[in-house]
Amino acid sequence: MATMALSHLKQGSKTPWFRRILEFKMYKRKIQGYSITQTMLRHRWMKHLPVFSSSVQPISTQSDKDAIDLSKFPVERIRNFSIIAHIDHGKSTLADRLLEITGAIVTTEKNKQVLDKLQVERERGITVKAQTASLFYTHKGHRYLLNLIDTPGHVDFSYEVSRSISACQGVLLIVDANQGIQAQTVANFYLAFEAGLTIIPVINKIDLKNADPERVEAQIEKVFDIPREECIRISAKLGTNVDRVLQEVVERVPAPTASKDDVFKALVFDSGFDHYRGVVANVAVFGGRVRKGDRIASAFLGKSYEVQELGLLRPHEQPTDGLYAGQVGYMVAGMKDVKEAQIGDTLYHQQHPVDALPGFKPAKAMVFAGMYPMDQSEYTGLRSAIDKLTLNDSSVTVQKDSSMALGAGWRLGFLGLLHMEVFNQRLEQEYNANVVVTAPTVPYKARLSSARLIKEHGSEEITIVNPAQFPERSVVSEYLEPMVVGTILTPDTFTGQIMSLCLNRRATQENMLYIDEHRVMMKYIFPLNEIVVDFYDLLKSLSSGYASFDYENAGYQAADLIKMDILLNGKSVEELTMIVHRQRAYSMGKAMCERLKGSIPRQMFEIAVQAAIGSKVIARETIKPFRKNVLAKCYGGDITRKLKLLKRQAEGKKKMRRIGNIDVPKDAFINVLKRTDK
Ligand SMILES: Nc1nc2c(ncn2[C@@H]2O[C@H](COP(=O)(O)OP(=O)(O)OP(=O)(O)O)[C@@H](O)[C@H]2O)c(=O)[nH]1
Repeated sequence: MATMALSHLKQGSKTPWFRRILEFKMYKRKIQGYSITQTMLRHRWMKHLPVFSSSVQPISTQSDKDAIDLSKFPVERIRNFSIIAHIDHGKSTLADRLLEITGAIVTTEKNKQVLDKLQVERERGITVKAQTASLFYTHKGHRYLLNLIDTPGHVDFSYEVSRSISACQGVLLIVDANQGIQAQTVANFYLAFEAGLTIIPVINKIDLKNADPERVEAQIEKVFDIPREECIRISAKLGTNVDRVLQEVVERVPAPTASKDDVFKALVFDSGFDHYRGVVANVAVFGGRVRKGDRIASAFLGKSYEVQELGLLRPHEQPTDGLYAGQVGYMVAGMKDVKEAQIGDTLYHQQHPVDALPGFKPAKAMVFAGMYPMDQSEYTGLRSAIDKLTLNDSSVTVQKDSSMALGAGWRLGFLGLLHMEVFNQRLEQEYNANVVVTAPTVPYKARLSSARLIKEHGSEEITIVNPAQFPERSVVSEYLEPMVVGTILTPDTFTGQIMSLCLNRRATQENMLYIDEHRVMMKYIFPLNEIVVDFYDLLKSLSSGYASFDYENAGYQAADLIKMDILLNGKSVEELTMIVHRQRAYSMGKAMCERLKGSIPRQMFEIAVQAAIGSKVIARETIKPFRKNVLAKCYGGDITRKLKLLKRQAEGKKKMRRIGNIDVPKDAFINVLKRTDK
């Protein structure tokens, strides 16, 4: 590896020294698994530098040994499986161990969340993107090709799980030996069960002092009806029994039923955008074969392309000459526009059209928020960044929007608040974008009574994803709010507190079941609006982290809704306009004003913070004036020091949104929504 790197440094001996150092640094990043494109996008001036895309051999300890002819690899020896679990039960750690024992990566103590490649994943320690890795494993003298997909655990990213499952025949359902079954364990089990996949329960973290694998096995038997003998006990951290997991995958998960002799058809189950190669699609081949140079077409747009590059993900890209029935890999086919690579699309040989594969149910956005460039001159750049990121995260919906105060922008739909925060963070980290995000809202509905409006909208029922467009009571016969069925799993000592929290959030209890002596599973019907922002955090804090929560759609219900405005010195703050239930308006208005008072820095004049319904003010707080003189402590001295302090103050202001003459920190818009009630 070192020789390759040095020779690379020498190659560019005619280029200036600083470029060579940069090239070398980028080369190092590539071999460490970082995406060059992400770095380069942040430093646009680097775009003239050479790219090491497919020309660089992926660093894999066995890449040469594994350079096998995929065309001869029998379908019967392929296994496609996902790792699914509740948050933090150890999916990524198990994936690290599986990569190590199959030789895909070198075994070192530094291997932590190898498949979590995004900066946001490493910073937050959570998986947000499913990742694929192809492993070769020898069992009873035969070589198997195992395609593993590591999936996220948080409910906001469950769409990634359902898409991954479509490329698999089996799943490893990981359950923490101490925490036992949690809400996402139940949700993920049903996703796999409904898809008819083989489910192998794996009890992880048996090395923990408080591990109680027997209790967890009994829960699995009771809740999922899987005999306890089928569970495998492991410690992913220490590697205990991990080899057995691979043996069981080979023996229990069926091979894909695809045949190489059929016509070629492949499902695009994920895709990303590479600045230089365009769209890189992850495909599962359901029949036939595809080779470099073939002409293929997509069922969605009917456009045709030439296959330029394809290969396996080991987990870094390893180009091959072809992909064959049953295999999972990546493909580059010169798609330059992000709209050309739809997730769920079917690819086929241009001369042999096929019926489209079932694809995926589109994700249903639960939370909508406006996104606007900080400065309208950044509109085009932000549009392209959003396009590229939504290609990589197809569960985000985008529609154009504009506002008097914020200019032109978009209204984006997300699966939850964490999803929205992660998307925003990725925009900033991967695309250097500077955005203003408005208060999130759930998709409300209104039944119109005005004949003129019904004609204008073409239907009696409209969906409201922007509070600014909330129709007045006089033209509406009924407002409706989205509801969800929430599942809570908790030790029974916390049931009392949790019940009162649910009551406070307008929830109604459906049922309650003891899954073992001390743990309860409760089902509630909630208005989505009541759980979307901070319910999960509150549940965690009042149960000392022991309760877990998951939810799914449960249609709409009539509700008494009103629009609440927030005013700063009499000027309405569009980012904070929200739709609330009448019953909650006073308490929410009061809390919003108090929290805004805490998050807006004092300025040189008095600021009145008010909540209003129509023209009626329902709550008020006052922020006292204060003059922040950054030069106060800078007696005499050098003018450059004063300029530096003023520059730093100006830079701080860039992160503020100016409303009238008031500076509001960008993150205040979301933080003020987080309630602290118990
Ligand atoms: N003691 C112990 N800790 C483990 C074991 N497996 C994982 N962990 C720890 O559990 C934490 C979560 O592990 P991850 O592998 O990131 O969990 P995950 O399920 O991938 O998490 P998400 O992707 O965020 O859902 C980390 O701190 C791991 O070090 C184990 O076998 N024993």
